[in-house]
Amino acid sequence: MSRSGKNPNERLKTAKGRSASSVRWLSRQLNDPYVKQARAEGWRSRAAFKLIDLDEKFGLLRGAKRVVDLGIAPGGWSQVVRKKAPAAAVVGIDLLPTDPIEGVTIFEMDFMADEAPQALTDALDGPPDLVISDMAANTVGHKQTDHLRTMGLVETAVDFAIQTLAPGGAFVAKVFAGGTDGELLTILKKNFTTVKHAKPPSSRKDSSEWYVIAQGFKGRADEAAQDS
Ligand SMILES: C[S@@+](CC[C@H](N)C(=O)[O-])C[C@H]1O[C@@H](n2cnc3c(N)ncnc32)[C@H](O)[C@@H]1O
Repeated sequence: MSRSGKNPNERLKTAKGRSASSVRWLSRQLNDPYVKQARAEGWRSRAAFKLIDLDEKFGLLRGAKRVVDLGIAPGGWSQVVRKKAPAAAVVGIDLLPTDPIEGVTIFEMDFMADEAPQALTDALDGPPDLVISDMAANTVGHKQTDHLRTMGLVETAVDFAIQTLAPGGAFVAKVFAGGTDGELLTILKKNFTTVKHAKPPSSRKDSSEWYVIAQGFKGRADEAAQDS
């Protein structure tokens, strides 16, 4: 072991033929304890620990019956859902292929496609009580464009959650740069009893990602009108 506590064999010895950013990424992966732990415990992604952390703090998966996983690939979050809430029906969607997970219906589809919301809700036998989104737009390197594209995904995920969640349900989404934009936050606060932001310990310190956690869905206005 070196004085830094890292195994020197796991350091990259040569950068030949690799760009500086890919060397940095690979080096970070090889030295990341969460990557090692994910591999050892059979999670498909280190992201699994973020949902584990968020669940420990907010009790999201306790009693969950129907869960929608937006941006499911490679499947770490859905694995966590199935482990912590084995009775839950899960449906997920991603642009990328995801290897099958027992008990999970998976769509390889753009969540922004018109037919996506219907496909997701049709796969469940009732309204979801939890919608989780770890979606992130592929970055193009132009800061403003990247921010807008990711916010577009979050906004659509919020709309979907508000249209589909069962009363009392919860919504979790990855957001960037410290939190949710003003207008989106107003919508969330109007529709949920509590809205909080958290950065799980497993989220990389140098990443600007945060998560918004909205719990206690108040129900759709049209439903409330029907009930009265
Ligand atoms: C950080 S990864 C999700 C990791 C996942 N939570 C896990 O634990 O394995 C983000 C995913 O969002 C997906 N994504 C981005 N935009 C999307 C879109 N418009 N529709 C569906 N998936 C999308 C990406 O393809 C990527 O797989």
